[in-house]
Amino acid sequence: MGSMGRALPATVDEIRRAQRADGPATVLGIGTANPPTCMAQDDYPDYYFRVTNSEHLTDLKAKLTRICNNKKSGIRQRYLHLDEELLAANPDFIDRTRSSLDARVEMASAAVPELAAAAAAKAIAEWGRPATDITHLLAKELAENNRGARVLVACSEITLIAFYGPEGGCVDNIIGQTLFGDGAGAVIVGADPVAPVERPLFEMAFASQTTIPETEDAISMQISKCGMEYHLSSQVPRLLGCNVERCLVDAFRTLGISAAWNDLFWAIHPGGRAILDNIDEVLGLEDGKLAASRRVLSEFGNMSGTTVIFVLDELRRRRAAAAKQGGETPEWGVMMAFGPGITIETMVLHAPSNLNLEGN
Ligand SMILES: CC(C)(COP(=O)(O)OP(=O)(O)OC[C@H]1O[C@@H](n2cnc3c(N)ncnc32)[C@H](O)[C@@H]1OP(=O)(O)O)[C@@H](O)C(=O)NCCC(=O)NCCSC(=O)/C=C/c1ccc(O)cc1
Repeated sequence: MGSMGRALPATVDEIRRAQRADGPATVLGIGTANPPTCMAQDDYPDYYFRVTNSEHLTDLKAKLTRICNNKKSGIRQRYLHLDEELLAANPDFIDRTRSSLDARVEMASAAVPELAAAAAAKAIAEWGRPATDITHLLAKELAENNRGARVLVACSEITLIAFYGPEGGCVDNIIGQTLFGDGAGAVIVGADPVAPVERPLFEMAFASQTTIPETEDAISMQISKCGMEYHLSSQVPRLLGCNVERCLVDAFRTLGISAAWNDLFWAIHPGGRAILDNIDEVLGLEDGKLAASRRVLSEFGNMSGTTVIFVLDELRRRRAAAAKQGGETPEWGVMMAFGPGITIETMVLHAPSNLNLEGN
């Protein structure tokens, strides 16, 4: 075998070091977007029963009116792509026995990427580099294991696939109509930020995912020719309340950090007011620790997987405002998201500097 004409690169270890990033995956930009139609929660029961021709279901309407009450639901307003005009053009969406999946998918296939692109454009603008510098679309492992990687993560949720009138539905599905809203969120993630263009917002120190045993049916979604029906067990707030602390203890033990929960900043997925109340209680959190989550729930509702990006955006704005006023802002924090499974995702975050948190 002949010579290759130059010295072989040192060792495999050195090659691997050169391929990988030095620092942790870091959030370098955040962007969010919503469709234009905004629905006040107090107006929703009247709207919902009117557009679905269900005014005769007076008991159910009374129950939903109680649940939608702004203070009880913790939701003031939500954004919805499916407005009255679109519903009038697609009356089959109201009836859970009519075949409407194709029409829903067609509408969503245009609307979901469009909303994701709007959020991504804002995240890219904050990041400060051209969109063509994005190297991957999914994020922590990619950013840390590929030196120079810049990952665009975009989540977009539009509820039109699961909108139904109340007739013939289960109560939990009808309650779901009052919880979920539409929105998109995007973050740019990369390691070893290049100053001064790139500014680290949150470093990701640790990420884990776990499911709560025997809760497969607690949050479920069923696709049929009529659309998608989700089911929410009334036990969800309790199940999460019983399990979040174990995830947090595991995360901080792995990192070797001992943390008092009240010394951290918090970005929790606001799945519903009762979920936040339960978590507040089990962790013994001081008033205001979940303020970013409660604010996002109030102004946007539950936007499924997207919501936590809105919470992160809200949190960094609050931290910047507090820092400007000379207030103390915790250096370490936690982001937690929940979904079908029941899945609990836990991420320990480190905020390198308060100066970077203001956003566009
Ligand atoms: C705001 C709620 C809905 C209502 O609170 P409340 O007004 O204080 O009142 P109650 O809790 O007493 O409930 C009022 C009524 O509704 C009933 N109810 C109350 N939840 C129920 C119920 N799930 N069933 C069936 N009856 C019920 C409850 O029994 C009661 O009935 P009634 O006594 O006849 O008036 C509250 O219960 C709450 O926050 N629940 C949690 C909602 C929940 O499960 N959220 C998680 C959704 S899943 C998620 O966030 C993530 C999704 C995701 C998806 C995809 C991804 O990729 C990623 C993520």
